[in-house]
Amino acid sequence: MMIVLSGAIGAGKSSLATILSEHLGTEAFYEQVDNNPVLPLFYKDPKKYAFLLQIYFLNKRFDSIKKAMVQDNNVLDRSIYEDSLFFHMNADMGRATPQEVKVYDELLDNMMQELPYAAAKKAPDLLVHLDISYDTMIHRIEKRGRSYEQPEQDPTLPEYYHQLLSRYDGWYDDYDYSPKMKIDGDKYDFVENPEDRQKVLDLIDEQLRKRGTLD
Ligand SMILES: Nc1ncnc2c1ncn2[C@@H]1O[C@H](COP(=O)(O)OP(=O)(O)O)[C@@H](O)[C@H]1O
Ligand SMILES: Nc1nc2c(ncn2[C@H]2C[C@H](O)[C@@H](COP(=O)(O)O)O2)c(=O)[nH]1
Repeated sequence: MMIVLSGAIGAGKSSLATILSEHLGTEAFYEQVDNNPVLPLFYKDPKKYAFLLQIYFLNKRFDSIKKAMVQDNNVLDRSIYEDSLFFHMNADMGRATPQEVKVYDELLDNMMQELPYAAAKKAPDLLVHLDISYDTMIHRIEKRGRSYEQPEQDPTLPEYYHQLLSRYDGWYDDYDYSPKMKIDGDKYDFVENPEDRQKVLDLIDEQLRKRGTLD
């Protein structure tokens, strides 16, 4: 089966997906971001585009899962379960109607039942969660530089990011679809520092060995 990464915006999921898949000799599957036509529209007018963006991500995520599941230890850079976290948070902020939430939840449930792995196992092999503080999140968002995510573009974004991070704490604690582990994304600079990178890979290898998915 596969390894799924989770974490807030800028946590380092895409970076770790590349590093981990190279280490394991497998393939990484990335979220549709730079070529996502709905994402900039969502940041400009969240109320209008929250539902459309969610359907866009769900469709692409489903496609990635189907492709990723053909080989053991392929790496997905975000879990399908987090999409729901994002959407419910946006709905609670008044950006989606209860009817849209109902349609989304039922569609997600229906699609998950169609996945062969969901039917057999209902889960990835391991969820690796990247835990970051608010300051790290903002620093990374600035470092990466996607214009529509920058706090100075929109004064409501800091509150959006705070809420997202606080929801992630509860989300990780409640997550029980598969074995899980948390990496301290503030502490380990696995992008620039080779020693930190090796430590993070060792931590993940240890978990994979425990689960019998790494020799
Ligand atoms: N652990 C880390 N240490 C230092 N920089 C990081 C780390 N993780 C990510 N970055 C940097 O932060 C930015 C966002 O990382 P990215 O992998 O795109 O995050 P995500 O996919 O979770 O949104 C990038 O510029 C990346 O180089
Ligand atoms: N409203 C939603 N936004 C989402 C969802 N999944 C991702 N995103 C946004 C958040 C970022 O701006 C961007 C990419 O996320 P990264 O964490 O990979 O940087 O897309 C979602 O389900 N709903």
